Amino acid sequence: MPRPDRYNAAPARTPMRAMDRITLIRPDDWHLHLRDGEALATTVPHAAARFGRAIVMPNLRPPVTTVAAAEAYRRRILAARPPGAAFEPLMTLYLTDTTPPEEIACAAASGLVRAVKLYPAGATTHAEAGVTDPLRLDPVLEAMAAHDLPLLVHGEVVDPEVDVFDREAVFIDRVLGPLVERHPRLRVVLEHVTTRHGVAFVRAARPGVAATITVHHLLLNRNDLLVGGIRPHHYCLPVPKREADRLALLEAAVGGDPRFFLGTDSAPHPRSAKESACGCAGVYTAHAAVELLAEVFEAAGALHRLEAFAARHGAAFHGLAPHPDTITLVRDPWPVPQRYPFPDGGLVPLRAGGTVAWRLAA
Ligand SMILES: NC(=O)N[C@@H](CC(=O)O)C(=O)O
Ligand SMILES: [Zn+2]
Ligand SMILES: [Zn+2]
Repeated sequence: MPRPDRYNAAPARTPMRAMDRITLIRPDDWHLHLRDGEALATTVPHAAARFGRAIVMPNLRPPVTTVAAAEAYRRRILAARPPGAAFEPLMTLYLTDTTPPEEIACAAASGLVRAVKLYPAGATTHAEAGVTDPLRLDPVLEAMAAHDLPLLVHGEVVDPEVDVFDREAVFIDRVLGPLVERHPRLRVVLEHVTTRHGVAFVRAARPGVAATITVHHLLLNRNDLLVGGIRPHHYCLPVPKREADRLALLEAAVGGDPRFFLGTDSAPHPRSAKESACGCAGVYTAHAAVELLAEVFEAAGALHRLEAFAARHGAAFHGLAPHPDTITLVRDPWPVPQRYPFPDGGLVPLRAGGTVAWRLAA
């Protein structure tokens, strides 16, 4: 039976005279998983083709908990850049229960580590080493505020009593709201916001609080994950929510509010780990992130806001100038491959086997 396909086919071209070519400041990705080793041969070229800079998440095994480990990881990423690519990885530290405040000072002094990531222990992929009690982090958060190093938060509680669809909202009420008030100078990003509640929290918060929004959470709701059969390649954390939540994210993304910016959370897993009785969380979008985002913005009648969301707001929050380069997208539909090379059996990208309406001009 045909499905209404906002996620596996490009929308039909509008009969009105539409723009066929857009040039914008080269976007940045403020939340990206590149993984390590052989995976970098696929993930780094995809990111580097579209993005000027990216916040690289530290949830490797073992996690990137020290500045020395972040610098070594950065060198491996740079070694995987295609010739001529200027892509700049902005590194992060993985907070644990025992991160010493001195490591924060060292991170700030490095200039290469740009932020610190809080994973509640067990909340998501490779979060086993994460934080068990955010209250005990206060000395480290003080150090971050003092050095103006932002805190990036995976905002979900892990309490088994809490329904998986409520975990972001409960985290905001129990943990994030109080944390933001206890540390009034700390800059905080609610990563991959997925709910109306999260959008409202950021809008009402003090200055210095922002959120990233992913491309897949703008495209998918929970029906796209669960109706007509379970779709493991749409499974990620936080799990996609109701249509009303997707619409709240869309309104935040296209609305021009600088507290909301692009963080793709492109998170590759081998096909075998996704198509499994206990599948991993993560959607891979780095192969077409800006192109898919252009579809989303165009469908919302907001292509003129794409540059602000993808290339201006995040840089401003992170204290950087917009990227000096530009990219051009052309309306020229292209087929998405079924697989990309990846260790352990290849990687299935979002919209595998479908088409994307916009193409990145060479
Ligand atoms: N988002 C996901 O579903 N997965 C991410 C982890 C994360 O960002 O929570 C991953 O590293 O696979
Ligand atoms: Zn996360
Ligand atoms: Zn992530």
